[in-house]
Amino acid sequence: MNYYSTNQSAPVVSLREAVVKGLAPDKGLYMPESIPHLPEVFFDEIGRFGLITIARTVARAFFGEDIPQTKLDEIVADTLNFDIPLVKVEDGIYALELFHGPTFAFKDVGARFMARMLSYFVQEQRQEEVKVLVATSGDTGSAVANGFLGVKGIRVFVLYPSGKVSDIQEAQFTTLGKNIVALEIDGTFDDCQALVKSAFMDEELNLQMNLTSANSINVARFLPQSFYYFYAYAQLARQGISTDVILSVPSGNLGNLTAGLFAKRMGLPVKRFIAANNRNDVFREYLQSGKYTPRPSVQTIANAMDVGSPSNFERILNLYGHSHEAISKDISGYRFSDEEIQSAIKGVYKGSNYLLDPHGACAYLALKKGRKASEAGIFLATAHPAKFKETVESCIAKEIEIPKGLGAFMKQKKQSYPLPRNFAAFKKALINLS
Ligand SMILES: N[C@@H](CCOP(=O)(O)O)C(=O)O
Repeated sequence: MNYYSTNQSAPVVSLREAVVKGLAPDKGLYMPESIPHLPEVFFDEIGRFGLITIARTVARAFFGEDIPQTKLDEIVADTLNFDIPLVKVEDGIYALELFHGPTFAFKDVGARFMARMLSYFVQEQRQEEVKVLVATSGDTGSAVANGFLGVKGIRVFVLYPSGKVSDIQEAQFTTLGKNIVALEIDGTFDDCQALVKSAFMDEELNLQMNLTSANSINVARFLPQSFYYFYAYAQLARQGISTDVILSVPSGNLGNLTAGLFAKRMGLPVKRFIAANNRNDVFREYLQSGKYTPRPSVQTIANAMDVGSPSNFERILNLYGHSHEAISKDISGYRFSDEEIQSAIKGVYKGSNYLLDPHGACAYLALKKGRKASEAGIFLATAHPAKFKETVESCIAKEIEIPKGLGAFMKQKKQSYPLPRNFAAFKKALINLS
């Protein structure tokens, strides 16, 4: 399978090159030249399959021509050493719990898969050290840092907006040491993402080092996120639920939603998607008006979605041939304030004894608003509520338990390098810390 750039002004590349480069030289995002359609029989039987079987089927369809099957199967099984259960919250409403991995957020799936795939390519080519740059508004940083921790031939630089991620999220990527370096930027997530993108375009840096991205910019990060959409559907099928299925996705950089749209193109019988936005709602605005106006993000309690210029918007446009009509037929969008998110956490805990994190709460609200009574609605519970301990506790007026694996991060010493949101300073730091 070859990959082309969404900007259409860069050469088509192999999977290896798309993964190792991250971003295309014309600043576009790589897209697979075709989207494989899975056979009908796979969907007829899907209720019988487990997560690994489903993920292997999807992975083989995309990456099977480029990676030996035994290696690919091993990557999938190593990545998914945790479950992704579908839990009923209310009649017709289900949570897909994506937070049972090592860093307690959905990013574990893509980050662990990409770490293994990149390390395969680096070792296969006996390539020099690859520097992985990753901008985070909270969850990506921890998943990528933990996914790549100690991986030979790879050094990770995590850029995060100072003071705008939760204490636990910050501890997850600033305490690891080894091949993980945390850069604390005086700015927003969008500033961090812009610095990363500028690094890919800087000739001098690219002559000195091999740079790639571990954000959902990278095909090896975002495509594996489609695995769990199939698995969610499989779990409904297993329960004999055969009504129309709709999915509500907390939306920030739009990688997660794009992965779901890919799953639909591969044949997953999902009727439509809902994009849940917090106050950073440039995508919802686009869905409603056809006008896309990226702007600086504002801080909210669902901080991983604090994105003002979502990278994967380009992929969505590309997937639908730039037709606003086609996009808004498949996706509707809603926006919620911090107060609405807080009251959903409180209300669902009281009414259903189910604890939501702020991102899941936003997607739950969007589902409540957009679901028809005849539809089965799944919302993506993207992070463990304990990652937002103070926020969640203040909503339910009760202390919550921190899972052991999460608490462990808080005991280590933070080490980060504070930097202004300035490319020259970032470039200097990258060279000095390499
Ligand atoms: N929500 C993200 C922002 C980056 O998104 P990504 O999917 O492109 O890595 C975060 O938690 O950091």
